[in-house]
Amino acid sequence: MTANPAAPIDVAVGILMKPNGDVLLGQRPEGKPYAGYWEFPGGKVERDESILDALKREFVEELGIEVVSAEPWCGVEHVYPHAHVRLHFYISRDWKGEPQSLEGQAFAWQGTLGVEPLLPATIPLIEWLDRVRYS
Ligand SMILES: Nc1nc2c([nH]c(=O)n2[C@H]2C[C@H](O)[C@@H](COP(=O)(O)OP(=O)(O)OP(=O)(O)O)O2)c(=O)[nH]1
Repeated sequence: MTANPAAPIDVAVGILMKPNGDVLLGQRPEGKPYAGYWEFPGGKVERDESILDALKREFVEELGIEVVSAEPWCGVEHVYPHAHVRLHFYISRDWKGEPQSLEGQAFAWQGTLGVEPLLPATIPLIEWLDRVRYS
């Protein structure tokens, strides 16, 4: 077995949660690895940027939403053929604006998850999330 020499890439991921437990998912656009797969909105953290700042920037860029506050929830590390990612998941219940498809992506509010496929590293999160959102 050989070690993966690629340094992990930090990714900020946000779970917008409505009071009824619904969460927002987006579909990865054409041209990206895993196009058509569903994910929680977010993206790579840039150099000299905090994870929370990256999260806020991605939500403005992708969905036109201002995340007012968000709490760190959990971290997942995953090695894909295209990248080794370190995902930092945040939950936000406080944001301003309605999601707009600024990058042409589909998105959907989901209670019981009805969209698929999900990105492989995100699948285990769904079960963990159910414990949080319906508690
Ligand atoms: N946003 C998001 N990314 C996820 C999730 N699960 C998961 O494995 N990822 C992975 C897929 C990608 O390898 C990486 C996110 O990178 P990305 O390419 O979408 O980021 P970006 O929007 O900054 O992209 P770009 O500027 O390079 O086009 O994290 C998830 O639930 N949400």
